[in-house]
Amino acid sequence: MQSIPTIDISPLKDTAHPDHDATVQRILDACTDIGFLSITGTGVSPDTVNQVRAKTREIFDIDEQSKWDQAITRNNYRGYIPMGFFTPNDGSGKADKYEGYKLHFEVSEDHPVRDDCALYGPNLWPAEVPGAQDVILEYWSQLDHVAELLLGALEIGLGLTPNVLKAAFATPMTNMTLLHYPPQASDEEGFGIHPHKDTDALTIIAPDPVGGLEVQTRDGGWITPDCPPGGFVVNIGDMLELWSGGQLKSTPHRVVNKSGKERYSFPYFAVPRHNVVVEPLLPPLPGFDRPSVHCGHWSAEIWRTNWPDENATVDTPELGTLSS
Ligand SMILES: O=C(O)CCC(=O)C(=O)O
Ligand SMILES: [Fe+2]
Repeated sequence: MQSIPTIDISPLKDTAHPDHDATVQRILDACTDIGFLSITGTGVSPDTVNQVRAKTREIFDIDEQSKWDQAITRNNYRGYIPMGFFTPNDGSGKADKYEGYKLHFEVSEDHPVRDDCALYGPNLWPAEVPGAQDVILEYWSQLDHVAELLLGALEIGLGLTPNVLKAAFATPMTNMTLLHYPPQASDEEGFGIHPHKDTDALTIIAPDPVGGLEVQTRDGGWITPDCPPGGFVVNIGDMLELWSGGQLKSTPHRVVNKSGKERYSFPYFAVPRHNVVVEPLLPPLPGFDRPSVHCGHWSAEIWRTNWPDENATVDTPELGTLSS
């Protein structure tokens, strides 16, 4: 596949729909080939997306000092990620040109899951942007439904036991990053986000009309997803690749913002519950040989090794790297 297909997923809502099975097949084909698809017919309104975009812009417009006061720490990977805070782990040294605001699955301070996994908890919601929490959590819950439809389609398409994927997403470690990419000069080197694979199960993004997301094809070229207004770009992450024994593809992608405009993005990363162990549910493809991944441990390691002075150990899962 040298292009990213656009698929209307509305037939998935009714298994008796005449286009249901063909839609499942198209999704499966996209996920086993290029690993990316654009979707329409989600039921998420453009108005909802516009509200999230507006709140995201407002959050990055908060004054610098106050943003730094809300910065992520080693003990709480929630809140502001300053521009250039992390350099890519690939040794290139050039920091990505974005600032972020990290959100994890929202539970109250006294939720029992926090006894089992410290990564759950309330988010930092900036006091300067009233309404951000309501708008973003509403969007989040709508995307939970979209993710469930897609996971259900993949269960059918791959011939898996019904619900085996969906059940892994009760009290999940699903998270979001709000992102702001300033424009890069036309001759500027470096990336908004360097080429990487996503480490989650699947990612859903409402593309910014200014563009900038690029996806690697199997022959090494880079293409831009063609996503109609109101649609979303979806990609398979390393966890679904692992679950499927390598059939579904986690594909490298990057952001370069040469639009001359500010770019805002707010990816939704679907990650299973902390105690789920992801391992192939199907016979792995020849040459696909990866250890199982414990979601809580994996997530803790991802956040920990983002700090430049923290090193991977033998227990750190090999996910998200371009070599895996
Ligand atoms: O901003 C985008 O469009 C993509 C962001 C991305 O790839 C990521 O955060 O993993
Ligand atoms: Fe990504």
